[in-house]
Amino acid sequence: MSKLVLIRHGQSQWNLANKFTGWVDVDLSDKGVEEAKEAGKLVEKAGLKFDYAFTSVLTRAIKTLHYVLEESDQLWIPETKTWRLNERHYGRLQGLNKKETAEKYGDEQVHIWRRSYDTLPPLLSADDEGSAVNDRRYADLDPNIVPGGENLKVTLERVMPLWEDEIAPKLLDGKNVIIAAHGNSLRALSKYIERISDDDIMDLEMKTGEPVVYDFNDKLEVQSKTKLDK
Ligand SMILES: O=C(O)[C@@H](CO)OP(=O)(O)O
Repeated sequence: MSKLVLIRHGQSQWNLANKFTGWVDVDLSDKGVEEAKEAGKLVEKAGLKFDYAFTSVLTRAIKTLHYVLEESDQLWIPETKTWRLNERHYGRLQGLNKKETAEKYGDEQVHIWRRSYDTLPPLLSADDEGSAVNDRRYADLDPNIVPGGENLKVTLERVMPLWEDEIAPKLLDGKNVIIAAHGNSLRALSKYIERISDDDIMDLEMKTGEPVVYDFNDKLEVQSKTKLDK
């Protein structure tokens, strides 16, 4: 009945540099731009037509959405940008190199920080440099809900109101939706949509720039899941 496409942004400058990114607003790399355009061509080839688009307030996801919509000639559709689709906030890990962090704290600790469902990273406080509290794009948010670090569980909790209030009603109304966001905000949403357990979600990875298409019936049950690739 309705279709939902999830797409993780194309490769970012910090994916390339192997750094924890989270809410830091880094741009796409040249390869990331190519991945996003390629995704748009796949969307065009598959004949996917969208009624609404959602993305985060981070450049890499916004640009990915726009490349996809431009390549598929639907840049005009209504879009919502919201912090609720931001990448999971990586706290004090943001900006650190993943390999160097593993050398310092051990592979197992870093794997837990990266993929455990409910372990928080070391937190940033509101007066730390780099806290999102001072970023103009979050000025309308209650400072108490601006995170200083999130696990996947908390990320899912802040994605859910958007799903319940804005996305699910559109899908139930037969509209097709595209969401361009981030590895972990999309893992959280996929966990909910596919009813994946807290343990199994550790193994789900989202590739950069790969559109994932869900078909729903009129009860919003998943009928199929397809990945678009070359
Ligand atoms: O650094 C990040 O913000 C994310 C996504 O690139 O990394 P990870 O895969 O470690 O969760």
